Amino acid sequence: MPPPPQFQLPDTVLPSRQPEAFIELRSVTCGYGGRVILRDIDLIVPRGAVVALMGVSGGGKTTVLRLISRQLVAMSGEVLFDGQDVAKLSPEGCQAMRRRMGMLFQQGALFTDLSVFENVAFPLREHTNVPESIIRDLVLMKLNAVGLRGSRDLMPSEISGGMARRVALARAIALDPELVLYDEPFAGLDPISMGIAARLIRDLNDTMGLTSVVVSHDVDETFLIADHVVLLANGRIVAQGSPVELRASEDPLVRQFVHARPDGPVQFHQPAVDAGVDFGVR
Ligand SMILES: Nc1ncnc2c1ncn2[C@@H]1O[C@H](COP(=O)(O)OP(=O)(O)OP(=O)(O)O)[C@@H](O)[C@H]1O
Repeated sequence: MPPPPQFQLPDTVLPSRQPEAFIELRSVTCGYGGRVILRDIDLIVPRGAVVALMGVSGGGKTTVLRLISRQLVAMSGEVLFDGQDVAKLSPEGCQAMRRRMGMLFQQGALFTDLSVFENVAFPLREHTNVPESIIRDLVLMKLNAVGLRGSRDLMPSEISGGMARRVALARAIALDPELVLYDEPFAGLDPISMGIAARLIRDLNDTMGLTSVVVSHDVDETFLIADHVVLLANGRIVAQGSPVELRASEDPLVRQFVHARPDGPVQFHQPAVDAGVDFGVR
C-alpha cells in the first residue's frame, strides 16, 4: 500500500499570534545603589490579562512593580508601557502614565482621618476638577463595584481589614486606570476575605477592561485568578506559564514553590557557619 500523502503546512499558514503587550520588560537589569537585584529580565504583560509575579521572598517582585511605575529606573534594558519607554518620559509624561495606573501597595493604607467615601474621593479631588455631584456618583460607583456602597460614611477604624483592602481597591480604580498594580493584596486577610479580594481583582479586571499585575505569595488564590504566572528567584525568571502548566511542572523549583515545600532548590537555611561551631558543641 502506498504511504499516506505527507502534508507540510508552510509556516505562514499558521500565524504566530503574539498577544498585544501592554507592559514589556526587555533585557532589564536593575537594582539599588549598584547592587543588582534583577538580571536580564524579559517579561510581557498582555493587555487585558491578570499576570501574577510570585516567588521567594526578596526575589524582586515588588521591584518589578517599581520598574513599571517608574519609581525605579533600570540600569540597562527597556521598560515599555503601552509601547513607550518609561525611562524616556518627561516628568509630565510620567505623571500622565501614572494617571493610567492604579496602585494597591501593601503599605497603601487608608487615610485614617477620612471616611470611606473621602478616601475614594481623594484621587478625584487631587487630580481632576470634576464637580462635587459627579465625584459623588463616581465614588459611589467604585464603592458599589467593591460591594461597599453602604459603608461610605464609616471611618477606617470602623471597618475590617478585608473591607479596608476593598476600599483601597476602590480608591486605586477611582481614576479609571487601564493597569492596576497589586502588591500582596491578600496579605493578612482571612480565607474568606482573601477569596473575595481575589474574585474582585479578576472581576474588576474583566468588567472594567483592565490589565492587572499581582504580586502575591498565596498560591491557591492567585492561581485561581491569574492568566499567567511568573516565578522569580535569584534575580531571574525561573519559570512562567498558566497556573495549569505550573501545577503540572516537574521542575523541582516550581514543585517546591507550588506545593510550599520548605526544602528543595530554595533552601530553608541561609548559608551560615556550621551549627556545631555556633552552639559550641564541637
Ligand atoms: N529601596 C531599596 N533599597 C535597597 N535595597 C532594596 C530596596 N528595596 C528592595 N531592596 C532589596 O531588593 C531585593 C528585592 O526586594 P523586593 O522587595 O523586590 O522583593 P520581593 O520579591 O517583593 O520580596 P517580598 O516577597 O519579601 O516582598 C531584596 O533583597 C531587598 O532587600
